[in-house]
Amino acid sequence: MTQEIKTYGSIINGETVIKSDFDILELKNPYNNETIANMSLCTKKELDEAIDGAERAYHADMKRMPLHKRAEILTRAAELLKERTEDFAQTLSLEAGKPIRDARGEVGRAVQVLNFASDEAKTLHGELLPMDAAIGGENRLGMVRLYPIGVMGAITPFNFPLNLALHKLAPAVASGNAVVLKPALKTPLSALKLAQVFYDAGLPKEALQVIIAKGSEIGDDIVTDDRIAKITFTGSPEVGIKMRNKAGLKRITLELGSNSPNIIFEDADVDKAASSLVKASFAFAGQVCISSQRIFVHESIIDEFIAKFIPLVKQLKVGNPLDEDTDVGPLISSDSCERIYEWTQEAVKDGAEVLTGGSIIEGQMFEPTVVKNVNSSMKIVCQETFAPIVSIIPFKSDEDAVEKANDSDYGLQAGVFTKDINRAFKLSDELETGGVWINEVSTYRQDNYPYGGVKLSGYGKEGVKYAIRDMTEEKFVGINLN
Ligand SMILES: NC(=O)c1ccc[n+]([C@@H]2O[C@H](COP(=O)([O-])OP(=O)(O)OC[C@H]3O[C@@H](n4cnc5c(N)ncnc54)[C@H](O)[C@@H]3O)[C@@H](O)[C@H]2O)c1
Ligand SMILES: O=C[C@H](O)CS(=O)(=O)O
Repeated sequence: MTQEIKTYGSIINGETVIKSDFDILELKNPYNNETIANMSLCTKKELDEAIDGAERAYHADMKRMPLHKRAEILTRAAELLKERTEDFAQTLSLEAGKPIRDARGEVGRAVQVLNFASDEAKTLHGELLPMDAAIGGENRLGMVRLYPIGVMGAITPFNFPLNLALHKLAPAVASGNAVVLKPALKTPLSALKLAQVFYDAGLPKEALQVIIAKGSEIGDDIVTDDRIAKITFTGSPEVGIKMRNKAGLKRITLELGSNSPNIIFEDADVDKAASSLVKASFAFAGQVCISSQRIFVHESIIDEFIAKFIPLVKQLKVGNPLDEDTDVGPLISSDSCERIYEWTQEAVKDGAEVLTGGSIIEGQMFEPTVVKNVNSSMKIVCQETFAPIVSIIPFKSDEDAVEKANDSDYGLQAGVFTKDINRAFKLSDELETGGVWINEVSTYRQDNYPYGGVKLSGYGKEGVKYAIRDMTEEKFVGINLN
């Protein structure tokens, strides 16, 4: 029996909008290329209506919504999402090809983001600047007041379609803004379900609009629309840079790509580093912006590290993301799979040695791959691979490790393994990344700390409290007490 393929469309002012003249895009399961849904792509007219609706909701509902009410909506959304964990996990697994255990992990983190946002809503405040005579001032009182700024244009990538959408929605709601969300067309279903969670939790429907359309066709209209106060984008540097060039004076946060380094010193716990770096390098087939792509190992322990690392990589189970025991699933597209195969071949031609993997298994599945004898001009090292491949690179000294790790156009997050606290602090000073983890992998993230990159990895911070800073306007109000 063939299963009926459902058609989904944008949610404009709380209603799903599907029209007969809209283009239809088939959404494919990256594991077996079967069609899982039809996506009805809206046009600029519907985008216009969505922005109008969001602007109305901002003025009528959101900007003066009591903080306790915002917190209540966010807490309720967290509860509903938790209750719907399995449904969301299955959706993420089907649309993104994410191993089901990792998909459940993403839902769990998304619940936390909502709870962090609820806490922020409860405590959102500006500050008092005492200038009065009693403390020797010129008898004035200053206040810094925080105001929401309007409609957020949120554009999100395919790889964490739930959690990364929430990193924009949750702080926006906490701070009294409205949102027009444009999820990646490869993974739009979780965003549509997420909107339903918010509506069920009591968010006014016009305050969250979901646009199902091609970014390349509709993106500029979102970025340049005067009714949108801020663009919050997570995705590739290529798209992010174009947006920044078009955004003019509009606020913009860019969470972009990386080729994250992890550095293992000779005094590190090699077993711990090896086992945690397997997950860090191959989780979600390396399609994580802070995936471990370059592992730098002190030359005195590199053979020991490789001897411990490779057998663990070989144990990874590659297969159907919906199987409970799958560790590594498919890449998001056949283009990604072919690209990484070509980059690996190119590196081998230039002298790299493949220690394990290196081939396409079938379809969009690439073998977990470890390479050595690489140099910094090979694409598998200097570009973002976004694939299950990691390079192991020797270094001689602390300075050499820092120089090699910083020899990158990117700078998102780094991992350092050492027992020497002075060295750990020195490295955290000198690594050119937005975040440094000591005795933890670059891929670790907790959703409440300031997160964002330098160089081509982007501009601005997420992590609810820090995202709110750029979703609010600090206005100074002073009173003359004389
Ligand atoms: N720094 C972070 O927090 C972070 C997190 C996740 C992913 N990423 C990065 O995202 C990339 C992978 O995701 P992707 O392939 O979905 O990225 P992408 O840049 O191709 O797409 C991201 C979003 O931008 C939209 N888009 C495409 N062209 C556009 C245009 N011209 N104008 C406006 N929007 C447009 C897409 O439809 C999608 O919604 C990687 O580079 C990864 O490192 C970064
Ligand atoms: O892909 C990069 C994301 O930042 C991953 S996470 O959701 O923050 O872990």
